Amino acid sequence: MNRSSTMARVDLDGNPIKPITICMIGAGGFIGSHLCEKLMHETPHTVFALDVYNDKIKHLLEPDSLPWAGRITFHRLNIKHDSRLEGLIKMADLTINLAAICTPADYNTRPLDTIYSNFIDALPVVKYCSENNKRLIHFSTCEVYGKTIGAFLPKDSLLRKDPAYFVLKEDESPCIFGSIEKQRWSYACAKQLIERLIYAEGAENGLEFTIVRPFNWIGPRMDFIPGIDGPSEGVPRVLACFSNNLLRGEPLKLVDGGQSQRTFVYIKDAIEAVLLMIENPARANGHIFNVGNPNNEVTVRQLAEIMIQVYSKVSGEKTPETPTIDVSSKEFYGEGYDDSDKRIPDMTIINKQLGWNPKTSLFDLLESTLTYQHRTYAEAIKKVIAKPVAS
Ligand SMILES: NC(=O)c1ccc[n+]([C@@H]2O[C@H](COP(=O)([O-])OP(=O)(O)OC[C@H]3O[C@@H](n4cnc5c(N)ncnc54)[C@H](O)[C@@H]3O)[C@@H](O)[C@H]2O)c1
Ligand SMILES: O=c1ccn([C@@H]2O[C@H](COP(=O)(O)OP(=O)(O)O[C@H]3OC[C@@H](O)[C@H](O)[C@H]3O)[C@@H](O)[C@H]2O)c(=O)[nH]1
Repeated sequence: MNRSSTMARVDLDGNPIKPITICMIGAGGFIGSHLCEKLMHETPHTVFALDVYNDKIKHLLEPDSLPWAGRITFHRLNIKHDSRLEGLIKMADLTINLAAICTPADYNTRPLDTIYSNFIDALPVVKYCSENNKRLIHFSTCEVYGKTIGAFLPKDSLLRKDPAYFVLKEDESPCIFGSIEKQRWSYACAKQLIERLIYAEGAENGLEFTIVRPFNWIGPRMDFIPGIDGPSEGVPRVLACFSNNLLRGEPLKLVDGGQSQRTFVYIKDAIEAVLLMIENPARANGHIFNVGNPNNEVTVRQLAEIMIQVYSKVSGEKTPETPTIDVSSKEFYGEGYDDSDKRIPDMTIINKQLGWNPKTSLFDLLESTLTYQHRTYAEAIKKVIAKPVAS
């Protein structure tokens, strides 16, 4: 049942929530698809869903008999060159910009596309929001923090264990990137500059904005499985890379030994945070929010080990004889790759403003995600593997 029609919904201050219209750019991607789903299932809001693709939201657009029909419309457009963009932003109350090139394999191999996508293409969106007094929620990234201060301490320094040297705080931590030859940082740098521009529009022209810094959100529909619903040679983010290896019975590739650390948050937990931002503008405007799960920290090697164990459980298949192999970053990503060493989000600001906390453990989120991956892709992979190679 559509809950929006039966329950009076109130914000965190007890005020009734009025239905609004949202212009969501990049709505056809991983985060966009989950956000659209949440908005259709649980709220009365209307969404203009803008993207070049709609495969991940097709189930929300068809058939016409869906309970939310009329509340979501898809607009196939590329924001690089489409005059409809300003009109759609003007017709909406709020714009959410998710559009970006955001896979690390692109940052050092397509740095120009990466910088254009994350900075230049986002500029008109900020400008139209500012000129038309429209609220903007912009998706940045945890990568704007770059490396931790602790990464520069001697390996045996006890200070490396002190959270002051690694916990990432929105209003205090510096942004530490590698040299210009390390083109990995083209993405983080472009995201940082667009954050600074939005912040300045707020300070000088009164733009109402919220900036979101996602810390490795993962779950169903993330990226693609190479050769199935994406290019065979494509390199998606780590969840999809490891899922692909598991589905094919191949060893998982650990870049530079898998020593980097990440915190992973379940997409459904993270979407709750975004909904709070949407519906509590007075608490969210003017803020930058880390959105992650500080309790779910692992090295990439540990992530691989847990995924191998969980996949075996959900698929009933034996673990491969060689479960992982080490590869150099140069071999895997090419020249100019570099990495964030550790990413633990400080949760003080989001807790204080929105009372949000992540709930799902890494094991649980991997269990539901890998169940989805197995159900969605296992048959297709079997067919591809069984196909005789043309001589
Ligand atoms: N998923 C994460 O953990 C994560 C982490 C940090 C930051 N982010 C940020 O969140 C946002 C969304 O990420 P995602 O994981 O959903 O990625 P995604 O690649 O699945 O989604 C991005 C969507 O934007 C669309 N898009 C890109 N350029 C466009 C253009 N010129 N015109 C129209 N549509 C365009 C793509 O087609 C895609 O559907 C990005 O800005 C990303 O940098 C995500
Ligand atoms: O097959 C693989 C893929 C990736 N990795 C490693 O796994 C780690 C995580 O890789 P991801 O592809 O998920 O990307 P990262 O966490 O480095 O960056 C991501 O973080 C935040 C967002 O802005 C972006 O979605 C993306 O830049 C990296 O250390 C990477 O080198 C492997 O060891 N093996």
